Amino acid sequence: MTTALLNVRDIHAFYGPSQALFGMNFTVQAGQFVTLLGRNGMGKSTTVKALMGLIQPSRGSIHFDGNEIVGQPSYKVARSGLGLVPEGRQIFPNLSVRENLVATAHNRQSAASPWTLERIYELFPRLSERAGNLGSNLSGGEQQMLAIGRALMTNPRLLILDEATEGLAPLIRTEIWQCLAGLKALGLTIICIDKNLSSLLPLADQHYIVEKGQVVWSGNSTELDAQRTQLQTYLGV
Ligand SMILES: Nc1ncnc2c1ncn2[C@@H]1O[C@H](COP(=O)(O)OP(=O)(O)OP(=O)(O)O)[C@@H](O)[C@H]1O
Repeated sequence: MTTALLNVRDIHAFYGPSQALFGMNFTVQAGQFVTLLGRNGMGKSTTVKALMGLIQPSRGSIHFDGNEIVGQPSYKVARSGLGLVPEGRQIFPNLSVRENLVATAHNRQSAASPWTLERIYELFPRLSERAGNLGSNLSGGEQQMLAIGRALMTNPRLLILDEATEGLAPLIRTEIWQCLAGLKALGLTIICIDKNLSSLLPLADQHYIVEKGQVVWSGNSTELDAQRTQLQTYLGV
């Protein structure tokens, strides 16, 4: 049996006295497109923060490529190959598009075909047109393209998107989904959080539904589609 690229086991996490995760368990195989689904406030973003070392779980383990990453600072987690497109994008407002892309770029895993500015501009020609513009002058859609480009420039082996298309105009959403389909086709492993099931179903290999800080259902897209009505309460969409 092959080892999963990511193995999350029994993660518990708190914000002060308030518990947000109650034993999160899921795995991601290399090359898979995996979703975390569920209503607002159920623990998806907290799971992402735990993966990235932005909060420290009180219990449990997270193995990435066989190595324990719980307890590691977030910069080390990022260097080990996890790339985040955070909720709210969090691009650097006072840096230009180009500066945003190169600010955190690295290839510590020595990827054979590393991402370059040119490749990012090919993926999102709009970023090329805006290369000299400040982050703060971009539309929401352009900011999301930039956040994806910035994460790719760290040459991640696992790309995590928290709210991939939230609040974006329909045309831009389509562009983001096309981009993610292209990244999947390149073999990139992806965890995607989004509410747009109809866009996720054709892309995803595996879904995990999160309810009150734990996974309550998992399955592939055919299974999710077949049980959509029964799962409605959990999905909240
Ligand atoms: N910084 C924080 N301080 C205290 N509680 C928090 C904090 N962030 C999240 N929580 C709480 O932790 C729980 C899980 O929230 P989380 O943001 O992980 O959910 P989510 O599934 O990602 O939802 P959303 O789609 O709204 O981001 C919620 O009860 C939330 O109120």
